[in-house]
Amino acid sequence: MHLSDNSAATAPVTPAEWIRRAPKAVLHDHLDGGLRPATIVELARACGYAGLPTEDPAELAVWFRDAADSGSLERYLETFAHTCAVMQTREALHRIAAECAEDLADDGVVYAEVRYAPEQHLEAGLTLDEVVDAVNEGLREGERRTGGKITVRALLTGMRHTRRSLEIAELTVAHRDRGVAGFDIAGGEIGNPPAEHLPAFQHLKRHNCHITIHAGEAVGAESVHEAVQVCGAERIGHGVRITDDIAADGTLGHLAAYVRDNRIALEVCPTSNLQTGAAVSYEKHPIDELRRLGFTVTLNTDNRLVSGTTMSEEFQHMADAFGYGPEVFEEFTVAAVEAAFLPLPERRRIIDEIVRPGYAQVGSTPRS
Ligand SMILES: O=c1[nH]cnc2c1ncn2[C@H]1C[C@H](O)[C@@H](CO)O1
Ligand SMILES: [Zn+2]
Repeated sequence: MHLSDNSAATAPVTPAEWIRRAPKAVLHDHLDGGLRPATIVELARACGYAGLPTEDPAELAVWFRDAADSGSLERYLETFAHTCAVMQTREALHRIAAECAEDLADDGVVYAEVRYAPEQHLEAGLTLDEVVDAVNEGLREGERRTGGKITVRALLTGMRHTRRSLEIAELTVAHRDRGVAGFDIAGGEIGNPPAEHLPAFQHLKRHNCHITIHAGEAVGAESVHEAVQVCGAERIGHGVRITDDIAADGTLGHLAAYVRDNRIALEVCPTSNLQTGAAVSYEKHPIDELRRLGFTVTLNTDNRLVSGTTMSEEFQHMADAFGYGPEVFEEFTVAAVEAAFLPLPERRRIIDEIVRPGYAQVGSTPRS
């Protein structure tokens, strides 16, 4: 199947069964971008939120994907007002987190880092700690319901346009041994450079905490430079505009070389990139060039509801665009688990006991 430019979010994709069964790891998946549409409708009724564009779950799913398909990150982000509106109570957060773990596991995801901004869930009076506890308990419940098929950790996001990042960094440190694996910065990139949040990053570094930063999505390579060299990011959310520092013949500038040579993982989210204008089509997405140049590339959903995608669908899009087979997906999955914010023995266990044996099975069964 070939997709024309701009058909990104509308082309129907039915992932092959082997892709769905293959073990997958996702490092970049927003909790508030991945709710079940039916859950949003139910929660909106329960909490009296009247702002939904429709109360039909199927229509709502289409609405999100279309509304987010604007070519602008700012417009993409506006859709989150509807999800955050129904994520204001302990019960809602617990349910959404549990369903998130279940949905990912159902798609063959064996390891996930799920991120959200605690400061966006305080409208009904919860404290930051209560938000984090509710999500963590929901994630544990979801893991249990899947019979342990998935391991999930949370990342706490500070929003770049607000000034609460130090508080969120402190929250990350406080909950680090209770399901929170690291810290992220998200939101509108233009005009909100990560270095404005330096006290947060310094706090995290002082406490040896993990950091990833959305960068190189709406702003170019200079944003990746600041994230890595000034703020200390160990991974980059998106990062695709690192290509600004790569010549047409593949020669790497100093920043691109630094990112590649230090194996700083890029959390690449192709469908989201097409929606926000960070890439023009799956076929022209820089993921393939980055992979061939030796970058540490991981494949991610960003927002399953808002981008109308799943890990299997991202795999399928890449298989269609670049002819990738199980070997490449195994490579992406191993790269993701290696870059996970988990203790090394746990990463090794997931790779050796789950990912490698899973792909050995995919390789030995007929693919369709
Ligand atoms: O791709 C993204 N870039 C920047 N910010 C994003 C992206 N996807 C989601 N967000 C924002 C919107 C959410 O409300 C917030 C926390 O998950 O993170
Ligand atoms: Zn994101």
